[in-house]
Amino acid sequence: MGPKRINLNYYPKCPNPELTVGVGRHSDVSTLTILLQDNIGGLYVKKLDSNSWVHIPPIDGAIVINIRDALQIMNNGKYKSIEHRVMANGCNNRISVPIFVNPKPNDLIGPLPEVVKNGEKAIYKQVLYSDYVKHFFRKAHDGKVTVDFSKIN
Ligand SMILES: O=C(O)CCC(=O)C(=O)O
Ligand SMILES: [Fe+2]
Repeated sequence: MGPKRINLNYYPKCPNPELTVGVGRHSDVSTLTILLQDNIGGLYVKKLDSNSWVHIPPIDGAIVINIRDALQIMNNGKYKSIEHRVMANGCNNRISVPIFVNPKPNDLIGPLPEVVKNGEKAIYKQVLYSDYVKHFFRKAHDGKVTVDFSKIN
């Protein structure tokens, strides 16, 4: 396991939540994200291959663990990172604490040899993790397009 990064997210209540976003749709660059959220709610994940969003209700004492882009690339797309967003709330402030578990910046990430050893075609190339992260932060949140940076064309 490489470096961990912790964010402390504070979403102030917003009188017109329909006019704004909390966090735009994106997937995280990490391997796994471990998320603690308070009891307010507002986190949505996108169903794979559909345009519908599912609310992830806070459960007292529970954490949310999600597969992220680096893990999707390492397992050659078998387990997909999840696109998610946060909706602003009209009545309550919200706090969340994601812990991002990352590869090391100098690690090359790509399909693991164990995954492609039986002749499976690699759909991702090896990229330097720090380049992947730079690519993510160069642009606004845009769903899952970051992962295409690693795709073999
Ligand atoms: O606030 C949340 O529940 C998720 C925040 C998030 O997606 C992020 O910090 O990457
Ligand atoms: Fe996120």
